[in-house]
Formats: sequence, C-alpha cells, structure tokens
Amino acid sequence: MYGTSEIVDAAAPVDAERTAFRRTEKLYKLYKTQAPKSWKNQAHRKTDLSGVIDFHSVLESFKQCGATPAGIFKYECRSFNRPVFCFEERPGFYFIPGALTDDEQVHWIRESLISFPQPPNRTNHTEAYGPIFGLFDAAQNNKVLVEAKSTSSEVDRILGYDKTNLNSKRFSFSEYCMITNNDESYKSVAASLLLRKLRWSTLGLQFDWSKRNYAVSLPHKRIPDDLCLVAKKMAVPAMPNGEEFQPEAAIVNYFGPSDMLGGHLDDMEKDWSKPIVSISLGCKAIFLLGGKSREDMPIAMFLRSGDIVLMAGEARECFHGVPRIFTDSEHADNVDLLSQFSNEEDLCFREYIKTSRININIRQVN
Ligand SMILES: O=C(O)CCC(=O)C(=O)O
Ligand SMILES: [Fe+2]
Repeated sequence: MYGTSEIVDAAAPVDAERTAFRRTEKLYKLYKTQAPKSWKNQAHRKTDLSGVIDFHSVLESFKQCGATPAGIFKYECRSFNRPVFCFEERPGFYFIPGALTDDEQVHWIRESLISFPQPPNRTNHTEAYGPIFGLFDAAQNNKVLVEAKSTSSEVDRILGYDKTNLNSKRFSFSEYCMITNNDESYKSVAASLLLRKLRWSTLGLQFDWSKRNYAVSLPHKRIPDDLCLVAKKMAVPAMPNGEEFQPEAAIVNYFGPSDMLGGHLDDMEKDWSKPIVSISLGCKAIFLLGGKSREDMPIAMFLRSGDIVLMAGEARECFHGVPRIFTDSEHADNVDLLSQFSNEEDLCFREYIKTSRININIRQVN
C-alpha cells in the first residue's frame, strides 16, 4: 500500500536545469518516505499514474468500440495476427500487448534464471568472480560461492576453467557447512545474494559494457533456437517487407524492487532499420519513450509481463528508459503469473519474480 506522507522535492529549483526526460523520470521513480523505521511496511511517495498509457485498456476499448485514444493507432499488418499499437509521433515503435501466454512467460522466466546466466554467457558477476555455473540452483540450495585455491586440473575441469583465458579468477559453489572452519583466506559470498544482485546477462554475441561494443572474440553460444523463433515471429510488424529478423545477441536485464534503467539509446548495432525485440516478464513497470533529444517530452506507458515492444527505424534514435518497477501487490499486476509457480519446487522462482522484473531484449547486430 502506498502511504500518504511525502518527502518534499529538495531539488525543486534545480529542476529547471534538468532535461524533460530527467524531469519525467523523477516524476515516476520510487521515493521512500522518511517514515520511522519502526513502521512495518515502509511507505512510498504516492505517484500520479493518470498520465501513464495502459495498452491493456487501449486494447480492451478497441475490442469494444473499435476506437483508440488520440495519438495512438492500431497497426495493420497482414502477416501478423495479433493487435499491435503505434504512436503517431513515434514512428518505428510498436507495442504488442499480452504477446506471450502465461506458459511462455513461465518458460522464459525459468530460462532467464537458470540457463541465460550460464557461462560462456557473461553476467555482471563475471568481472569479479570469473565464470560461475549453476547460480540459481546454488541459491535454491543455500550454497556459498567460494574462491577455489586448488590448482589441480580436476578443479579446472569442474569449474570449466580455461587455461588460455587470461581471467584466472575461479570460484565455485560449496555447501554452506564446508566453509564453516572460518578460513580467512577464502573469499565467500552467499548464492542467494548473488542472485539478488544479478543485473544482466548477455546471450549470443557478448556485449562489452566497458567499451560499449560487441566483443566478437569472446567465447559465446548462439542465441537459443526457441528464443530466436519468438523474436523472428514478434519482429514481423517492424521488419522491412520480405526480410526476416536475424537475432544475434540479447541482453537480459534483471530489476529488483528499487532498480531503474536510466534514459539511453541503443546505438551499437549496425542497421537501425532492424528492430530491438524487447520482452517484459514479472512485475509491471513504467517505460518512458522519449524523442531524439532528451529535451523531448517522453511518453509514459505500463509494461506488463508478456508484453513485447519493438523499436526500429526512427524509434532507434529515441531515448528510452524504465524509471520504475512496481513490486507492491496493489500495482505489480502479477497475481496470475505467481499462480503459475504454486508447486513446492517452484517456490524459489515465485519468491524471485514476486518482487522482480526481467527484460529480454534481442538484437540483430550486423
Ligand atoms: O527493460 C526494458 O524494458 C528496456 C530495456 C532496454 O532498453 C535496454 O536494455 O536497452
Ligand atoms: Fe534500451
């Protein structure tokens, strides 16, 4: 539940200097109130959501009366048999509400947590720990990541350590009880904490965040065939006639309760006429679609689990970001999704996705 007390915006006079994108981000981002710590549920500043476009309502009213709100139109595409909406002012942006079924959402949440962070795919933890295998399973079984001291080739084999790889960091998961002898020389960290702090994993061609380009020389696997199929199928409305989308890389973003993704452009791919196919899973979020300048007023819209957006052509030049995810039961809009994880063995998925959002965005690089 949202509380009613608010913190006053300390930076009000500075606001005039900020860009329209920053001002809108500020409007929607999560602010904790300065409520006493003893309050059971920490209150949040109430956000005015009346200006946020809800494409599920747009779709419902379109079904009922065949009309769309001003500035939005239904995109007609003969080779695509589900509703797609566009903005008159943002050519190249496509919104496909409820594109994935519940079963498909469950599948991609499992894959995002189990398979996608597996080496050779890199994650935000690779830099610190080297390649780590079985993160989700380790978190589920309360394991701890421990620095491997042994140099035996057997350990190398188990850890998948490649002697030709200059990154010689080697960590592996261990039963908690195995490290209780308190040997100070061993660095260790709980798998559950690493899972909570998982921010991204990269599939296919690996993206190098420090150089902001695709590191083609890094070892990588092809994007899984089933993900390629979904991306090709969903990309159709945004593809030039007769051409097929060729998925080569994907970034998986993992959002915790107070995470946001600041305004940015994705400009490292060669051909901007090809779309980015962006899949939302888990908690509801607000997506901001700006213009070509940070000064252009962004359009705010909700993204729910199963929604897909495409950004191609001119929309590739538009700033965009995710200022907010909703993890409170009133706004998260994930009751149906959570009910899909009701078996005991699915508890760990349920606990994770109850307060998280996952975004898989798939790209054609060349
Ligand atoms: O999380 C989202 O919906 C957008 C992600 C995004 O823009 C990106 O990863 O470049
Ligand atoms: Fe992006």
